[in-house]
Amino acid sequence: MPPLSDEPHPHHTLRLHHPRHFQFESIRKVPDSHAWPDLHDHPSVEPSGPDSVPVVDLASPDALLLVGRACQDFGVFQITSHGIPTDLLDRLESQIRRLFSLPTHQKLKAARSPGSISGYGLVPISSFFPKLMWSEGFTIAGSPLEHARKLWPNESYAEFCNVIEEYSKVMKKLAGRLMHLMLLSLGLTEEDISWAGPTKDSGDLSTVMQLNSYPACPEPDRAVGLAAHTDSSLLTVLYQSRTSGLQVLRPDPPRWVTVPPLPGVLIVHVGDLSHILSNGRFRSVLHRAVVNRTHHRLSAAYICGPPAHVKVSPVKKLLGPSQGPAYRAVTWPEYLALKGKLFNEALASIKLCEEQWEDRSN
Ligand SMILES: C=C1C[C@]23C[C@@]1(O)CC[C@H]2[C@@]12CCC[C@@](C)(C(=O)O1)[C@H]2[C@@H]3C(=O)O
Ligand SMILES: O=C(O)CCC(=O)C(=O)O
Ligand SMILES: [Fe+2]
Repeated sequence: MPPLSDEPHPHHTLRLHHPRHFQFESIRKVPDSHAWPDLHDHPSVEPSGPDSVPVVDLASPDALLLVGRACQDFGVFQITSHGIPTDLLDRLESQIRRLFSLPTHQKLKAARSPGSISGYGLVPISSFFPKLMWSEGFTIAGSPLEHARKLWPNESYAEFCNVIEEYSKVMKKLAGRLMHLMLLSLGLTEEDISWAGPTKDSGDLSTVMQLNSYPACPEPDRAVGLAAHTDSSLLTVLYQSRTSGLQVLRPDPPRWVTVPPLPGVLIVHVGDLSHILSNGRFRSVLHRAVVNRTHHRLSAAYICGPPAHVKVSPVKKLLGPSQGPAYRAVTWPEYLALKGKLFNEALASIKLCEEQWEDRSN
């Protein structure tokens, strides 16, 4: 572990000159290490009409219907009347900004160590790509205290921890409410999925927070903030700062549709585990973050999965008389390990063929 001091650790001083940890702010041209050749595989389109990611007012009587429809057709939706105070979102954003504004040598004191989930660094999927992304990330699993203490040597880590903890608390409730709505929209109740019922006060859901920073980029057409991926979660609730960057892939013909930031609006992604649980009725959607020439963009993903020991499999009630489960059962940790090995092929790797249906249904 690096010493708890303001001085750069010798090892980290070296890494400052490595392209993995360069200071984005001082760069005038995208270096080869960060230049992606195939970013324009599909056109990018601004949202309009049926391409716009649905906005659901959670207080509306139609919320259930609209959430169900969005999970099936888009795999993503935006929410209003979610109950998260604007002032808390502002405080969260300023703490994320404060974190990423620290000098690199300081951030590296809280670097994610090999094999662990939490800490500062490249997004975990970086290892699948020959090129580096135009971003920095900070993952928080459990209490933020251990890492925050390394980032801010004096008492000022408390501000960061308090906001993260306050946000996690309200987001856990919201995530439970969203999960409940998603299940209800499939015609499922607590009896079908005991761990996801609202009476559990969402206390059982496992959660992780991913904070993302996308510095302004001198050549935004040559770099990517976060490469195309689906989330492994049941659902992910995303907060994005005022700068556009999130895009979701829409099919037929394939096109990247921007999800522009709307004040006070949060975005919900259907994750792979909900895709599995719903036997493919809900779709986990491919999404990515592009970068911007002038604006630094921030986002915070509240990633929600089932309790670690729970095997997630297609719910029996959703299977027709002649239709078996399309996926085998997996726990979240098992699925994350598959994702860590196979990346975007993880979901396909647990797909069952018809001959495997009988003995696998739960
Ligand atoms: C629980 C997790 C999901 C995640 C990998 C992680 O261990 C922590 C970070 C998550 C994240 C956020 C950015 C995109 C993503 C694909 C990645 O590389 O790290 C997701 C992972 C995921 O959903 O599989
Ligand atoms: O920054 C964004 O808009 C996307 C972030 C994201 O997809 C993630 O953290 O999983
Ligand atoms: Fe994501």
